[in-house]
Amino acid sequence: MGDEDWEAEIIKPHVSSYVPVFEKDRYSSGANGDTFNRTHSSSSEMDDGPSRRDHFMRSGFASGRSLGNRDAGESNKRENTSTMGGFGGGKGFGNRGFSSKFEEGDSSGFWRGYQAGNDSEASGPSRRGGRGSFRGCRGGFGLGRPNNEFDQDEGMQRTSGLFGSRRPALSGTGNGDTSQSRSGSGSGRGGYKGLNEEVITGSGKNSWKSEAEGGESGDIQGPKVTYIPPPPPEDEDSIFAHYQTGINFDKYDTILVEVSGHDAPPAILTFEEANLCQTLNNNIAKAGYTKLTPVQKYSIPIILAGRDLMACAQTGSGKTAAFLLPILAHMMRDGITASRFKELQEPECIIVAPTRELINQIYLEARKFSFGTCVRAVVIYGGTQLGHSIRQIVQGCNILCATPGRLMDIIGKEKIGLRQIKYLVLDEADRMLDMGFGPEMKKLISCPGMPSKEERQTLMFSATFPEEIQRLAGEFLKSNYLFVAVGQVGGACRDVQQTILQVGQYSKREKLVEILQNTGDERTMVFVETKKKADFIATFLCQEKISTTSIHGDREQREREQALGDFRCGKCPVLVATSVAARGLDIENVQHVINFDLPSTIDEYVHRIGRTGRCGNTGRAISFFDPDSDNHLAQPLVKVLSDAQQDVPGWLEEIAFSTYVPGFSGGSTRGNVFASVDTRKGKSTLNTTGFSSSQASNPVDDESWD
Ligand SMILES: Nc1ncnc2c1ncn2[C@@H]1O[C@H](COP(=O)(O)OP(=O)(O)OP(=O)(O)O)[C@@H](O)[C@H]1O
Repeated sequence: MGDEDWEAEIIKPHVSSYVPVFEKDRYSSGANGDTFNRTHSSSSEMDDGPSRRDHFMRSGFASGRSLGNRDAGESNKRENTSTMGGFGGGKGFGNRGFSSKFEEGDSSGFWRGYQAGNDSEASGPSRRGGRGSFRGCRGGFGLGRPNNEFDQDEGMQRTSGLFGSRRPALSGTGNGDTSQSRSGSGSGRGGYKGLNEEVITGSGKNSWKSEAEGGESGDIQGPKVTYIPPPPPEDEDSIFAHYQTGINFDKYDTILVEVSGHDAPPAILTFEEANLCQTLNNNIAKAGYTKLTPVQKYSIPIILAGRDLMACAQTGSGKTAAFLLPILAHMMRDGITASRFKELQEPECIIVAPTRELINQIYLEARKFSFGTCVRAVVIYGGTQLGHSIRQIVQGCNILCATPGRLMDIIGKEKIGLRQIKYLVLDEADRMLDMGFGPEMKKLISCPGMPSKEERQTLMFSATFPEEIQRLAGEFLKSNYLFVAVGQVGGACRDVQQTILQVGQYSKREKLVEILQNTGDERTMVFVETKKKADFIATFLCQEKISTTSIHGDREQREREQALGDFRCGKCPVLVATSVAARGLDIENVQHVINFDLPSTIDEYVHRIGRTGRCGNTGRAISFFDPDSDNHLAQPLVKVLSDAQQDVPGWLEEIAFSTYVPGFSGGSTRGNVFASVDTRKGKSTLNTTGFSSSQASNPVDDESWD
């Protein structure tokens, strides 16, 4: 059965927090064959309370179809006899999805899964007072935005009426926030915008419209976005909740580090050497940090010295603290004053990241490390009520964490002034500078009031930095910026055991189920290439009695946060995701990543598998390689695998050899090989501590970058 036939096969399963309902006869192909209408799901389908078993009994799962008319016990029997198909064995097979823990209706939260009952339902209505008070200030900050899945904020929703309702009008989940596209098939909150949702870089499809163009003022078609995210828990335990570093944390010290650029300050070896203020040191200790990671050892002194920085370090190795701590230290040292209520806030620091969930995570880290100081961090991101973002800002803002679209809207509405900006941080910088977000970032740095690059400190972090992006970055950075490379630039984390299986598209689902049945309740992220497929696979897995949820750009923000919360707390141990979840997300205990579909680029692969094996913990990644579509990745995959000291399958080497492109070194968006060094070609010298440091004696290309 082909992927195309899935929708015929899927019949109203039940997912714990999310129930995509597909009825073949309700689908209508649009011009692209991708527009479809979904039917309403009943309120019970959104009810997390009853047991999974009950849900399946009630949901018509066993309604005479052959997919799996068996109860959990039978399912478990089958799980115990399934073959493992190349998946590292040796573990007990789990009885997925039917343990009593799912019967408790455990409250999940967006906030790392530790708050009970602190969900948007509780907080939504009371926090909506005053909504709309900021509407009408149309900034006229018209921004075209490419059609990509990341942070495709309200714009998609606004323009989506043409496409019909893309989402079932779920009956309210009790939060009373029914005005957010819950109005059923005629609401026009649609915007299922494409069958193929590859993260489009440079597509040039400017279907996005800024809120400033009319978004919140409500005078264009499409419903208003009214979602107000629940506030994060305020208690200290929650703020400092963290997971343990893994057995390989100390091995970070053996990774080679290269610093290029002139006059780099020496690395520090301990937090004490950073000479941070007592409050910061207390917060670091409460966060459970006792030892610096390599990227922190090098980046903290560089940032403290006031230098611009481009830092590349493996996924999960602590890049967030590497920029937050020195920025906060500077702020404290400069004697920052508590910001107060003002209609126009002038933050000292702006941090941008490509996805809503990631920026929220960064905000939580900023809040954690600034705990007990007068520094106020604020987060704003798309998919939430603009008035809410504005209310957060006007209360005071020193560090603004934002997704690009929402940031530009807020600037356009003159709620944020840029004159005081001292630090501009681009997390996932290569993504922020590529053709998807690059134009907006350029607009940001040329906004009125934004200090020039000579007057601000610009910091860029990522696990991948393709050469062409490094070159683009020169426009944002002072010419004497430093480049820190921890290990191989763009290399995969070695704590992730990578397995590549040759699986044709018609066998993928069977293989997936086989693997998931063997992983039991272990947290697994399954990446697929399109939003539509994410829905299909999530639904399919639920039919297979695997408790699954999904996250992708066509889901409402509330649903995305709920899905992430359910995954974080273990309620749904499987999260089917598109690229929107590939970067940055730091979720405790993700043991597996499965690339059901390989991504189109090797960098994306590196980020995806980096959702596991974080902070010295080990993880596994299994990728389905379909020779009909993935051959372009064979060569870079072989390199990534061998650089990370993983086994390279012979068949993959053969494909790589047969598709060998002489001089293949990147530059293309498909299968590009990562940069091996700072593109300025700094000369490196190993030092005796296992790190290497280098001073670029002649940063040849600096001038041409400006
Ligand atoms: N020095 C440290 N000691 C203990 N834990 C740390 C330390 N530094 C960071 N961590 C923890 O490691 C985890 C990963 O950190 P972080 O999310 O910053 O990684 P990252 O390098 O930004 O990853 P990605 O490339 O995926 O964005 C987080 O849970 C963080 O709190």
